[in-house]
Amino acid sequence: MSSNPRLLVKNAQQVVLICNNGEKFLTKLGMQNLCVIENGSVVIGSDGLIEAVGPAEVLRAQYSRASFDHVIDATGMCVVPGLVDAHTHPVWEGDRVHEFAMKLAGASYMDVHRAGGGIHFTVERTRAAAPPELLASLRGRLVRMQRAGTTLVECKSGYGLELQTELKMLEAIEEARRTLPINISSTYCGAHAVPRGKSVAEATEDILRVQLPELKERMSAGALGVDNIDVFCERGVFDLGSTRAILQAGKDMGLNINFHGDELHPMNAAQLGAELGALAISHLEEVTDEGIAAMATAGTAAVLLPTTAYILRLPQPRARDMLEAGVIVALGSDFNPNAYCCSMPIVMHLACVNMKMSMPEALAAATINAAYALRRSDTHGSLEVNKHGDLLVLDTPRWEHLIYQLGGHQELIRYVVIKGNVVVDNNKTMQL
Ligand SMILES: N=CN[C@@H](CCC(=O)O)C(=O)O
Ligand SMILES: [Zn+2]
Repeated sequence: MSSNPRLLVKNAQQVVLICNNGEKFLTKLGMQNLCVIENGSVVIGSDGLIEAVGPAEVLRAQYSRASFDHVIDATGMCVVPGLVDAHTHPVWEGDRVHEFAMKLAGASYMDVHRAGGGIHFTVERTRAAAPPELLASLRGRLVRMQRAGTTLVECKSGYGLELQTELKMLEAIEEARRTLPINISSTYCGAHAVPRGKSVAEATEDILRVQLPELKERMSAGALGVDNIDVFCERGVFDLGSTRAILQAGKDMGLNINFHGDELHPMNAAQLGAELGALAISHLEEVTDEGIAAMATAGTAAVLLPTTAYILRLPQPRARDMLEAGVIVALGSDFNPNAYCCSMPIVMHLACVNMKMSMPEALAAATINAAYALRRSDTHGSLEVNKHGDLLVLDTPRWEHLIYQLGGHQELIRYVVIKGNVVVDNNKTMQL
């Protein structure tokens, strides 16, 4: 194997580092003032980690005698870190295009859920699916996310709601993690809905006494790597008491708490998460001022999901209030059969237009802060020496075009690089 640096990306018009002092997250003004090098280069070593990043002429002198396995001439282009998608549900069978029509005609998310559709519809089909079928659709979705610039993605289970199917989903995620270049953070979400025929108490009991112990055993045996625990804390789904019990049990097993809260009704989920030391809470369309203050104090990230409010016509999450209070704001696509979106550039665009975030805030939220929400910001989320060499080369002289050009990412993203390997190369297509 060659010990040459794996990749040189040279002479980029802009290299957006995001930050350069080992920050684990950014808040307030830090999100406005991203670290950008004009006319810069990046070197990724044979171990896939960033070896050097800086002004092009400095790196040219420093590496004047080196040879590289691969060189990308980024003259006139921009380099940004690989995007981080902090919230997805990508393992399932059974799309819900018919429900999209119902929602367009006025049905609410909970109307559909109560009528036996929504998550329950997908649960039935996912329970019936064979593992290879589940893995194939998962792989297709992850490849699509990667083409849209995502290099680290959180993937949830949660369409089984009983042990065997939850394990089948987590195994599919594990197999994808082993065989695809995209980085994955795996989340057990057995409390995504109360299964048909069970009460909340019975479902909670099953998770605590059956599902989590089996998960723990497989994790200790090294058969399964799970990073996070999730619960859909919502009126008519899991109440505050059952949410607390499940999250605490997951935390006791060493999982990060990262859950759905305050989405459709104010539940005081943000306060509960802050009290339990949650790493992140998603949605928060209905969070209260007290919840925002508690999250800011606890360092709990808010994972905002602009596609949900957009598709369900919900009130927008109060991003500006959270940003001003110093909450660590991150973004996710919420890819699921309700919100079929694989593109973080579109998510950033929606965050800017509908949630009033600035473009630098949106990029920080989709890189370093999303990595923080997955406890990966020591290795991902910015272009700093010794972090993973995950980056995008954009065919534009200013990085903001990635957000500005709604749906234009297919044309803008020339290369997607993960650990110094080019995993998407649109250069050839562009020249046709
Ligand atoms: N709100 C709960 N879970 C998902 C939706 C899942 C589904 O509808 O299948 C979400 O984050 O939007
Ligand atoms: Zn979700």
